[in-house]
Amino acid sequence: MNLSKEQQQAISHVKGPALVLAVPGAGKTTVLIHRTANLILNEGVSPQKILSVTFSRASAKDMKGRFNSIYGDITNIPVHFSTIHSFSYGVIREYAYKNRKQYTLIEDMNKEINKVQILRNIYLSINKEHITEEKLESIINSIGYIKNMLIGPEEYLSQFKLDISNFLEIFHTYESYKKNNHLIDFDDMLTLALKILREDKYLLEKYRKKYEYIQVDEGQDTSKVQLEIIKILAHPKNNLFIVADDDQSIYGFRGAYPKGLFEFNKIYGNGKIFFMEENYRSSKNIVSVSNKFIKKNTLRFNKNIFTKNQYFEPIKIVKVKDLEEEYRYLMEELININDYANTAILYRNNLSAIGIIECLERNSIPFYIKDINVKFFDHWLVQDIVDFFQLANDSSNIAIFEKIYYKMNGFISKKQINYIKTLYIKESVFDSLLSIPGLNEFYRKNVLELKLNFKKLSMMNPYEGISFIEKSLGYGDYLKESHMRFGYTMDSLKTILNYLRMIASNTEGLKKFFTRLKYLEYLCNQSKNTKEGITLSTIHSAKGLEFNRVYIIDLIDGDFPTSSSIDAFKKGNIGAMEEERRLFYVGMTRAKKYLTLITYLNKDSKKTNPSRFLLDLEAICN
Ligand SMILES: Nc1ncnc2c1ncn2[C@@H]1O[C@H](COP(=O)(O)OP(=O)(O)OP(=O)(O)O)[C@@H](O)[C@H]1O
Repeated sequence: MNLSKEQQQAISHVKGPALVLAVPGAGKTTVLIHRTANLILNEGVSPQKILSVTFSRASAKDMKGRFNSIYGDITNIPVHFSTIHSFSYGVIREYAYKNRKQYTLIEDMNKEINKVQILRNIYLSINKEHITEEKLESIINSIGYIKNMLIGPEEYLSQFKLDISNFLEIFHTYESYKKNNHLIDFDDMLTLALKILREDKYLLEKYRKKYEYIQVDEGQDTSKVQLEIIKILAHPKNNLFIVADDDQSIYGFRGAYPKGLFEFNKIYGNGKIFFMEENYRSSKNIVSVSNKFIKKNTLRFNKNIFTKNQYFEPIKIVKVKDLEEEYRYLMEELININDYANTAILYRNNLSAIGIIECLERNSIPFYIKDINVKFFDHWLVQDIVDFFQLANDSSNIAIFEKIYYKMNGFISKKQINYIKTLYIKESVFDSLLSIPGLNEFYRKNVLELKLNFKKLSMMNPYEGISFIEKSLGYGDYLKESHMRFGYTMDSLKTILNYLRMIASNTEGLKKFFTRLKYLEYLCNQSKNTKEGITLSTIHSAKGLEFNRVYIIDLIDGDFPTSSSIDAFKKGNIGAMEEERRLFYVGMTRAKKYLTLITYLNKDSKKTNPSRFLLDLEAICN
């Protein structure tokens, strides 16, 4: 590889602060690897003196792998790339040992005391209801933001509209609980490490001596607390080397603070800024269109991405009738491709993986899922549908009936359930209900109708059955009434139902349907071991990766950009919309040669609007 003049200049930078501002595919990772080697091999710096901070454990591993593949044969340098969290944890452990304190990490979900469980309990005790997955995620992100931005919860609430009742109380209860029990989570690792470094002069000096050179990858997604840790550690020599692309900052919701980069000159007056604007990854078409696309953002360093790579296939924008056609289109494309390992299907929302997995498996196309936390198979809605079918199959199953009786037509009360539980009769729960003394005509009619409907359901195939549960058994009405309470939009619940229907449409009989669900769940969990498959990933998790061929799917306005960013934009708040555009840009710039962007025009028999980003791209391309 012939390194460019700009790359070489950055690589040869040794002492003092430097910021490398680069475009996607400019070789930021490449530069970090070569600079590390330059420091060690040419400048005589001991590898132990270099702290290289990466964004995630995966990128630390990737970076180490890339370093070894270039320099591993030449020398046995024990280079160390770590995340800022693992560095911070090291500081905390040392401090704890020195001061005979103990901090227990609560991020391990398999342990009895873990962050999620603690938050669930606190939410339940304060709000007297169980928390939904969405709300839980929202609380976790909000706490993360507060800690990463070094602000208080009150300030957070004054900046953001948060749909969580009693958030302040939840926040403070969580903090006290951790404090009283000497527990910390990932966010505390950072705030606590900063506090220790600020207060313990001995440890600070020790770490300053230990790491004379600090390198930071993905600087755009570094949060305020992380920047402070790095700042205090690097002082006063400030041998600090940050590589970043502010246009790829996509973790604002979690407290990423790209503005910190804009303050680089203010903090480090003698700092050097290197620009790397040449893209080595993508075809000329992809580079020039992406460049025009991102220029619509206003909160950015102005950079001009260019490439010497050849023109290749134009970017394809595909508009199909509906989701089914999107899958048909994709499968027809993929079936003719042989380099699966160099192909990726990217999406905005985790849930998009479900339909694709179903199709890929049916077509025997191997795949690898980057994000394994697809919250579908254990979603309560999926469980409800399974319960309805199980009750239809065995109408004497009172335990299941008790789980879902209030999610269907019939006005059955808890009191009635309690009564029939005392009967100990192994007969249909509906017959038991009918035997309640004094049951009036209205209830009798309702129960008889339910009994009949469950009988009908027991004779249906799963595909018909799902719609029957939704429409004739009243489950759809239940969802309409309760979705807000559970923190879901009706649209997202319908999406889950549609994926279930899609899986059901390919299976005959209930048993096969259940087996299919279990099998797909198993495949999702196993797919991380697939080496030669197509990569399925959210765009967030595809950061830093590259593929010959990229498909970005489900490009619907309201999904991507999200409806909340659209609402904020309408009210004049452009931040969230600009982050969505950056995310789209990250997705586009993963492609080397082929980039296909797909939208569909109908969803649940309603018209959809293609993502506004596609309209921008059409205007750019024409
Ligand atoms: N001077 C060069 N000549 C040829 N190829 C290069 C050069 N520099 C980097 N590359 C290649 O360009 C691609 C992108 O490099 P790299 O992944 O380091 O970029 P990046 O800036 O980290 O990208 P991104 O921020 O988009 O993830 C890689 O395939 C890399 O091997």
